[in-house]
Amino acid sequence: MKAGFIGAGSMGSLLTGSFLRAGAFSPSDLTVATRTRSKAEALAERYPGLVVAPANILAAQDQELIFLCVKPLDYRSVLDDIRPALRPEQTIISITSPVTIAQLEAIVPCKVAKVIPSIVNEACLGASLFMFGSRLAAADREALMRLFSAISRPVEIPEQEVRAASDLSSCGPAFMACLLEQFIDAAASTGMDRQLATTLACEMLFGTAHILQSGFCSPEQLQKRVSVPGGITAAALEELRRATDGAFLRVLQTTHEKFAEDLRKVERSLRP
Ligand SMILES: NC(=O)C1=CN([C@@H]2O[C@H](COP(=O)(O)OP(=O)(O)OC[C@H]3O[C@@H](n4cnc5c(N)ncnc54)[C@H](OP(=O)(O)O)[C@@H]3O)[C@@H](O)[C@H]2O)C=CC1
Ligand SMILES: O=C(O)[C@@H]1CCC=N1
Repeated sequence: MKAGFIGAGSMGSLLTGSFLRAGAFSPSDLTVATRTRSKAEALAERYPGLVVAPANILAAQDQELIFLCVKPLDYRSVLDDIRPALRPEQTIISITSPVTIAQLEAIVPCKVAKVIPSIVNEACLGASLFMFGSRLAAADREALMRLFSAISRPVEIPEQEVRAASDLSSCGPAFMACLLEQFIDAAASTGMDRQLATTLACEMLFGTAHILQSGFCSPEQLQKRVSVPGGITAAALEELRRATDGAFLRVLQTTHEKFAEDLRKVERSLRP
C-alpha cells in the first residue's frame, strides 16, 4: 500500500516512523511533503528509501492513503494544493479535531477518515480515535483500523465527542506528564536523585495504567486498596483532592473553549 504524508512536524514524523518501525509500510511505500523540506529529508535519512516530494501535490498523486498532518488553519492551502490530484478511490486521513468530516467531504472528491493519534503511539501504545466519512465502505474502514492497530488501539468514536475523547487520549499524555513532573520535582526536593525519582515515577504510572486497564480494579478501588486505614496515603490523598478539586473540569472547559474558537476559525478559512 502506498501512502503520502503532508506535514512532517511532530505527528507526521511520529506516524511515519511508528508505521515503518512496526513494519506496516516499507520506506519506499511512503512519500512525504512538508513546508520545511529538511524535516522530510531527516526522515529519509533515518529511513532510507522513503521518498521526499518537493510539492504537496506530488505526495497526494497516485497514493492510496493521504495523511494530512498539518495544523487546522493550514488545511485550506494544503487542500488547494492537492485537490487537482485527488481521485474518488483515494482516502484522506485527517488527524486534527477541528476540521470536520463534512467540511472535508464538501471540498475533496475522495473518501475521508478522521483519525486522531496520540504521542504514545510512538511506543505502539495508546488509542487512535476513529471517525469515518460517508464514502468509506466497510472494507475500507476495516483496512484502516487494521493499519492503525500496528501502532495503537483503534477506537471508533462519534465525531461530536472528539474533543473530550482527544483530551483524554491525545492531550492526556501532556496533562499526565505535567502532574508527573511536579511529583518528581517534589521527590527531588527531598534530596532524592532526580533520575531515580523519574524511573520510579514512570514505573509507577505504567503499572497503574496496566492494573486499571486489566480491569483488576477501578480507580476508586485502587485508591482504597493503597490507603491503609490510618496510614500515610489516606492522609496525603485528602490533601491531593483538596489541591486538585475541579482541576480537570477547568482543564476540559479550557480545551472546549479553545476548540470552539478553532472551529469558528476553520469554518471561516474553508469557506469557498
Ligand atoms: N502533537 C500531538 O500530540 C497531536 C497533534 N494532532 C494534530 O496533528 C496536527 C499536526 O500537529 P503537530 O505535528 O504537533 O504540529 P507541527 O507544527 O509539529 O507540524 C505541522 C507540520 O505541518 C507543516 N506544514 C504547515 N503548513 C504546510 C503546508 N502548507 N504544506 C506542507 N506542510 C505544511 C509544518 O511545516 P513547518 O515544519 O515548516 O512548520 C509542520 O512540519 C495538528 O492538526 C494537531 O491538531 C493530533 C493528535 C496529537
Ligand atoms: O494541542 C493540540 O492542539 C493537539 C490536539 C491534540 C493534542 N495536541
